[in-house]
Amino acid sequence: MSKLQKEIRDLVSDGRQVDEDDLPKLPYLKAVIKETLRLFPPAPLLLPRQSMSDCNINGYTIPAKTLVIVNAWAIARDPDTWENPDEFVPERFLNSSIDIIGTDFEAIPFASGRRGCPGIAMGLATVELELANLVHSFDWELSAGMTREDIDTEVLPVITMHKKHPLCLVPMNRYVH
Ligand code: HEM
Repeated sequence: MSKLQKEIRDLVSDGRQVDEDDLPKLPYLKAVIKETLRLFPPAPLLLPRQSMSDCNINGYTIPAKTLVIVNAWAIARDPDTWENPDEFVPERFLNSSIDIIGTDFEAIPFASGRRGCPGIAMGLATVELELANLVHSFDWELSAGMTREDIDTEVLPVITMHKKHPLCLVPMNRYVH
């Protein structure tokens, strides 16, 4: 959090908010969001497909009209691809050629190909802008009596990913306390 806050506050002066023109100059912010979408793709199984004809992939025969489900969650945590795959390490995306926009199959939170998400640019810009401003304007504290060890990242196993237990944080006005 402090590293992200420093990047944003060093770039954006106190008197204004983060705007779209700032986003290309915030590589760590982008890395944090990529790492979050790697670990927690909002649609972990993407949308189901149906094979159009018989095919063979890695020795597995898949007949025509088979329902195919792509496990994007498992792909993005594959230990053959990612070092310490279950750890949150945004730095892995700095100076990396791997992106999450469907061009690299190591992590595909927006899926890939013709039916991949058409809202990637809007989705990423929205999340980047909102997160950047929340981190720029506030310091964030855990609610009373809570420690870092109490934070849990368990999710509910449904079509779209939701936290099982909400995370309750306290926004502190950075100029007051
Ligand atoms: C962080 C934000 C978002 C994520 C992670 C996301 C992820 C996805 C995923 C995984 C799919 C399924 C693609 C597939 O299985 O091939 C999808 C489909 C889709 N998304 Fe997004 N999405 C996001 C934001 C948006 C936004 C902002 C829009 C529109 C403004 C949008 C519009 C769509 C549409 C229309 C489809 C269906 C595409 C089709 O079936 O051809 N998404 N999205």
